[in-house]
Formats: sequence, C-alpha cells, structure tokens
Amino acid sequence: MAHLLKKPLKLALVQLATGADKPANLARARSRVLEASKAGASLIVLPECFNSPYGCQYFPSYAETLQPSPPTKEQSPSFHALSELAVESKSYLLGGSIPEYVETTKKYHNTSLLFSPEGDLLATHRKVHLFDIDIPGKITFRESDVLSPGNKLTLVDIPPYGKIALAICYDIRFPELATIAARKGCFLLLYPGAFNLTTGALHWELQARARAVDNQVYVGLCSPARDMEASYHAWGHSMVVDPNASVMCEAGEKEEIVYAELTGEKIEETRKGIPVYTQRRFDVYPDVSEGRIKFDE
Ligand SMILES: NC(=O)CCC(=O)C(=O)O
Repeated sequence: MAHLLKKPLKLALVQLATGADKPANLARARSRVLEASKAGASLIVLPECFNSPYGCQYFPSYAETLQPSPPTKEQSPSFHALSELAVESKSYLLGGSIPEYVETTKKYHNTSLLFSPEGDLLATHRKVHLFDIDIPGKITFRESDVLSPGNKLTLVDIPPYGKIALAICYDIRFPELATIAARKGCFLLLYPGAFNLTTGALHWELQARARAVDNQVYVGLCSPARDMEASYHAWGHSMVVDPNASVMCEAGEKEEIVYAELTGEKIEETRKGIPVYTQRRFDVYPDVSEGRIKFDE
C-alpha cells in the first residue's frame, strides 16, 4: 500500500514574536524562515496573524487585499514577502494567517496562504469557525464583530510528499474538519493558532492530541510567541503531535523554532497497531467525509 506521506518530511514551526510594526514582522519572519530552511525544513509554518498583533481592533488597519490574484505589492506586501521567501528558502511556506479585506464584498477575513518552493500560491484558507467565546472573568472574544468566516475546507497536495489540510486556530475545535481531511488522504493537519492563557492551559495540547489520535495523522499547531505587553496574550507552546498522539516537539513561550521529522511509516504503523481507521461502522452512523462538503482543493 502506498504511504500517505510518500517521502520523509522535516516540518518547522516558527513561533514568531510579532508586534505592531508590520515591516518588522515581515523582516523577522524572513530571518526565522531562512534559519528553518538552513536547518533542513522543507515545510515551514508561521503563526496566526504573523504580520500583525492579534485582536479585532487591529484587523481592519492591518488588512491586505488578495484579489485579484496575484495582488500588487501595495495591495498585499505580505503576499509578496511570502512568495519571495518561499523561493529563497526553497520550501513550502505556510503564511500562518493575515487579516484580509475583500473589496467586492467589503468583508474582512482571517486568511492563511500556502506557497510552493517556486513561489506560487497553492492554497488560501479563510478561517471557517470564528473565535467567539465568553468565559466570565477570564476572556471574552468576538472575532465575528469584525471578521466574516470562510466557507471551504482546504486540502492541498505538496509534491512529492502528499496531501495536507490547512485550518486556523479555533477551527481545531471542530473535529469534523480533521476527520474529513484524514479520510480524504491528508497526512498532516496544520493549524496556525493563537490560543490564550485561559484556553491554552485548558485545551491547546488536548486539541492537538485529540485530532491526531482520532484520525491517526500528524498535527502541527503554530502560535505567536507570548508578549505580555500586547493586548492579547498568546499561549505559545507550538507543537507537532504524531499519529499516535505523542508530542514530538514543543516550544516554550518565547520566540523559537521547533522541528519534527514526519514519515509515512509512522502513520502506517499506528494504523496497523490500532486499526480504528479501518474499523469504522458506516452501517451504524454516517461517514462525515461523504456528502455535501465545500472544498478548496
Ligand atoms: N485565535 C483563536 O481562534 C483562538 C482560539 C482559542 O483560543 C480557543 O480556545 O479555541
């Protein structure tokens, strides 16, 4: 049987320290991505809102326009910085996310861009589930005050490795996305994400390990570094979890790059040992990966 992951892959998660200065964020991302590429990574991930602070008050002023594609440098400096950096680093580069403004709809989105080592845009994922929560005395957040949700799941082939799924932060809490992606043949689920000191302590690692164990695939979560001077305190702890739900690598709270070597054998070995992947009872309950699903493939 062909492996889902056809060739071993070194994954790097760049837990970037971001601030209010967009050009400085882009420059910092560049130097860290080049560092990861020198260390041999061929898929490099930046965090959610890597070019801006995270917060509803920031989305409109940091938003860039991506349509028509490719945008001009004035419309989207981040698009061009990522595309050039993918070429320079000779790697697949996931630009965690950036605030996006769509002129035709007048809507803002939280949007992730994946570039090939040739600098081509391979996929765009708009956060599907907006982060609207209210935990009294701890945290209230309403992305939907400013942002609109995306309406598609994003699965993308990255030759010669195989297929990966892209989603953003709060999307991880909706296991249907992960299960659909795994059943459609993805070997890795990537979530750039900025959990916080409340929900990070509660659920960050749990969510990563849950999506991995349910689906017997690799999971990567990439956070911004924690900045206690910022209005939103990101959790940090970027991590890669293997298909058996073991944490392979985990960052602390500060800026740091973590690496993991992914193999197809690990997925096969996990699925062979505990074969839940092939033991599902679709005669008893439905297969969520079948039916009406909106994809960006
Ligand atoms: N940026 C986000 O979507 C945060 C999600 C989060 O903290 C959670 O608990 O989920």
